[in-house]
Amino acid sequence: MAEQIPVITIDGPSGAGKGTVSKKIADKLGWHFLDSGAIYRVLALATVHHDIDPSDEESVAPLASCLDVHFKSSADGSTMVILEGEDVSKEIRNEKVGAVASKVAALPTVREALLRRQRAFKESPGLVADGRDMGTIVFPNADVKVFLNASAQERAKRRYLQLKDHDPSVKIEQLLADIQARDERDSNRSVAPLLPASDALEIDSTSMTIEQVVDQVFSYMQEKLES
Ligand SMILES: Nc1ncnc2c1ncn2[C@@H]1O[C@H](COP(=O)(O)OP(=O)(O)O)[C@@H](O)[C@H]1O
Ligand SMILES: Nc1ccn([C@@H]2O[C@H](COP(=O)(O)OP(=O)(O)O)[C@@H](O)[C@H]2O)c(=O)n1
Repeated sequence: MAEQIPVITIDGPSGAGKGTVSKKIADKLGWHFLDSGAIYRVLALATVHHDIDPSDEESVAPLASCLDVHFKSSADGSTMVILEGEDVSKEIRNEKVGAVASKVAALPTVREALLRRQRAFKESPGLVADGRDMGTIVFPNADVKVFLNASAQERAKRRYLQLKDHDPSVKIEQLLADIQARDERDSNRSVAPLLPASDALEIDSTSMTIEQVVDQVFSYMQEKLES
């Protein structure tokens, strides 16, 4: 019989805390971690490098199919993202790349081309997957599904605190506008829109600390995996 590998999906909008919470849960369990947004961000960067219009589906889909991306664990526990041999871990995190990512992510054949690559992260002893459509499309049979949200103002504030030391020019008003534009595009696209799976636990983290969210997800997970 095929081995049952447990999967936890954590979906939600930008800045809700998905990446932080998913990584902590994966570390706590010793499971694999899929940052699916990083794949869309790397593809976005590749379109910039190759001077491809991010809305030109016929050009972006082949790039997605043969995207030369690798994830490498660093000694400090972080993950290095390598595109065509170059470390792009920092470059992919800026808001401009995020905006292009949400444009390429709206193209149906691009999403299709990236499905297998994402599903390949499901390996023993288990996977925590972070994104927009982990519980709805990529791992619809996941054992535990969470949809993590927070108000747009709170998410913009978190992003601001995260970015301001690296980039003193960031403005919270601009980040809020960028986040709202991305939410709008991600929620209204025709394929795999940002929305909670019908069987997901919804958590509003606006007034919660990271530890409170991790504790709530962890207890929910234990309850689900035991039942
Ligand atoms: N509950 C929370 N309270 C305060 N800050 C948070 C919370 N969750 C996440 N953060 C911080 O917000 C920023 C964005 O979190 P991140 O995990 O990257 O969000 P996402 O993956 O959903 O875009 C990070 O700096 C993170 O430390
Ligand atoms: N599973 C996923 C993950 C990301 N994405 C897209 O990729 C963009 C960047 O994702 P991300 O998870 O890195 O973004 P943040 O939540 O970190 O801001 C999103 O705005 C989505 O458009 C997606 O469509 N599906």
